[in-house]
Amino acid sequence: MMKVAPSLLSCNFLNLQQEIKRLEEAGVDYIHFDVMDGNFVPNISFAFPILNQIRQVTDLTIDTHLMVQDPERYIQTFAEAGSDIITIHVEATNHIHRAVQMIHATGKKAGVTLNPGTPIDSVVPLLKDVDLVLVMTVNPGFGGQQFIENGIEKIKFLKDYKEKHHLNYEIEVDGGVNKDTAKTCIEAGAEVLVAGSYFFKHKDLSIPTSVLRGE
Ligand SMILES: O=C(CO)[C@H](O)[C@H](O)COP(=O)(O)O
Ligand SMILES: [Fe+2]
Repeated sequence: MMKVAPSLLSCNFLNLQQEIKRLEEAGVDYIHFDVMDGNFVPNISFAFPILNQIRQVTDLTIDTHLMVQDPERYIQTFAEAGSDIITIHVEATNHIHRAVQMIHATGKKAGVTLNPGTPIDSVVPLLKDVDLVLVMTVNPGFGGQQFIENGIEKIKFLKDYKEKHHLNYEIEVDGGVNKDTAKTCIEAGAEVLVAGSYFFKHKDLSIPTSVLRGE
């Protein structure tokens, strides 16, 4: 069953609690929480205090996407603030394997992700140690960008590798996901779809939830 992870980047920040309630009512699987530091990516979003307050009002899985340079500095704080999954970029640290170990030491699930310009080989040494692999299909930093096709081959590789080696990581896709690109991602083997601008443009959030699940 496909999982749907709406990105809060595109929600109405003035009514955050109401937005979380709408997500729960729509039956989504994860809340995708995009953290941007103005260094690893050219944009700044939101961080701990907001995450912590969201944690107080929902039991939904919080899927934290850290677009942060040297994420080791913040793993503990994001774990304590209430993340369930912490995903870090292979490009953002010299010690990605150690950073994955640090996430697991907090008791949280660990994800790794890679930019469209980064070869899939960069995550292969980590695949037996992670709970999730996030394939970026936009250059991170902004919502509302166009889907970059080279992610499809990466998804296919991850699916084949997972089957061949009997591994358990989830394959997630993020960036430019809409009704049409979702289909291609699902066919390639994606299991979790992140969607921001496409998702929140609907008044009734159960519609994009069903569409993205392929129902
Ligand atoms: O990580 C991200 C951007 O860096 C966001 O999760 C992503 O862009 C979602 O927005 P959209 O669906 O509008 O592309
Ligand atoms: Fe994201």
